[in-house]
Amino acid sequence: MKYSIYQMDIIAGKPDANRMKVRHWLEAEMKENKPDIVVLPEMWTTAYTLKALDKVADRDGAKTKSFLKELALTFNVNIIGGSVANQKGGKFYNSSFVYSRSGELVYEYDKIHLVPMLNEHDFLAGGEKVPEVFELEGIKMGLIICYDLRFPEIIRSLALDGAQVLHIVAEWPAARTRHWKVLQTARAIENQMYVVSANRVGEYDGVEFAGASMAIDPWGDVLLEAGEEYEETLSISLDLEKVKTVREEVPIFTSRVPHLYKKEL
Ligand SMILES: NC(=O)CCC(=O)C(=O)O
Repeated sequence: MKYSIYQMDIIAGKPDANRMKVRHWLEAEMKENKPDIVVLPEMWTTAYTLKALDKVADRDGAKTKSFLKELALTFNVNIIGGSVANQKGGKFYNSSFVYSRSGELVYEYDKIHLVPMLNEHDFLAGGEKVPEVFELEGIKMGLIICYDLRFPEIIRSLALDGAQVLHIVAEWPAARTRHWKVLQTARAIENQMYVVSANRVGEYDGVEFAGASMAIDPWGDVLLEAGEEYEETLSISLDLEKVKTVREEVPIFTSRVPHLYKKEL
């Protein structure tokens, strides 16, 4: 499973221009690296232009879904579609869509945890469904959106349901770069799974973003880490056997004593 991870600088409030950017990036990637799967960052069509959601958000994900489906089919590639601002039922959500290379929408998810530091509560509604495991190419995987990374419960639940790879799509600010790096590594180690993340770079409305998109293995070794300032593509193949060998070497999943843990954990 060969990945291309797009650490993108997003043009604020310009969905058409960002779709064009992603198309050009993918065309180039298909020539250079020929990935099986690509990963985009959070809110990649608009950035955090929350005050303009009426104008820039998708309606029921329609534009993003048709765009990602068309890309998946044209380039024969699986797509972890980052996330976009999405209006449904009179509310705005931060929604993610995953497409298989056959053009099937295999998973969709609304970000649960809204970020006080970015005023998401004033503009967005939180998703009501915990992330679930989905499959691409027979591999069980999960997806969370940015701030969700701070809530280990939902990631443990994905691991218990068999996820071998966790994708994180993000617009994580540079003010908390250390948290971004340490928490990703911790989630990889404690759940013995691969962590693959796409963060944005650049700035919007006075907030600098951290970059440092990553691929971390189930032992917690950082296989690849992007820089913190510029657009970049990370290209990597994951050896899924490693999940098995790490889980055999340090068998945390058989050592757990769930009846002693609080029910809500
Ligand atoms: N876009 C985000 O969810 C940012 C999360 C963040 O700033 C943090 O957890 O710190």
